[in-house]
Amino acid sequence: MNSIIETQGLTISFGGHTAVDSVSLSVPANHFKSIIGPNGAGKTTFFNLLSGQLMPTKGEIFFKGEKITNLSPIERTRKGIGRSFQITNVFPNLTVLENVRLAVQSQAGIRYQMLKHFRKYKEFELKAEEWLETVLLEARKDILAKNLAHGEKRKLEIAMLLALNTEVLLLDEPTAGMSLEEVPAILDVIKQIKEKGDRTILLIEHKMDMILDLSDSVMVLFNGGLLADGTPEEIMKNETVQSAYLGGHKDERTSSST
Ligand SMILES: Nc1ncnc2c1ncn2[C@@H]1O[C@H](COP(=O)(O)OP(=O)(O)OP(=O)(O)O)[C@@H](O)[C@H]1O
Repeated sequence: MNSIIETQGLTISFGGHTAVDSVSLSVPANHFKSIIGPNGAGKTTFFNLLSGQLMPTKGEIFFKGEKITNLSPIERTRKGIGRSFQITNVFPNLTVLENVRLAVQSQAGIRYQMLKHFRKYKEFELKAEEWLETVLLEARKDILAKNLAHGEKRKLEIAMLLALNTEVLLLDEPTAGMSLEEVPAILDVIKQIKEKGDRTILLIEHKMDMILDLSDSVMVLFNGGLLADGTPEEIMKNETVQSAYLGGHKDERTSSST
């Protein structure tokens, strides 16, 4: 398969505990893959391995066939793997627009001092406004980031990720901690990105109903291992998945630390 992201036997252990256990998978370009699994299954750790925040104990990661296992997070972002910004990466005392402008600027690889050049500054700002429109946050562009509602902060994180313009987007529970009213807007944003068809999206999400609709495929992690990987229909029908995850192990978490 012509994969954009591939892992071979990806494993990480913390002390005696194997959080991600020999996970091998291959994700084609422009594919939408969701990752599900109970709390502690290893989903976020798997993302940390893909984005370079953690180094595997064993195994390899490839991007477009090139081994990237030993690259730093920044090097991986430059190659084309973007991870959604955590709230801690957002500058609370800058406006929403300024935060996205900085992400645009970082994608352009231009140093902060260059902002003195007014025309460039304006270009970055216009681009940032476009991303804010995409995530339906343009009306809040002049608000300080710290004054955004939780759901709006998640939208800001997505705008900042999009501004990096990477081919692969790693989205870790973008709707976590949101009120029910806020979820549809985020889903719309993700649908729009998917419909454009030029990004590969890996999405960790607890809301099963949401991901079944959006996903080309779903992989299930359980105790760090890859329990199943298939179309949403296959996963829903899979008896092992049902008994291990959909059955008695239902995840009741409503918010996330991500
Ligand atoms: N840095 C670390 N040091 C020690 N143990 C860790 C570390 N990171 C993760 N773990 C452990 O690895 C396991 C997997 O955690 P992880 O956060 O990846 O699960 P998850 O599937 O994302 O869960 P959740 O749905 O709750 O976010 C857990 O048992 C966790 O305690």
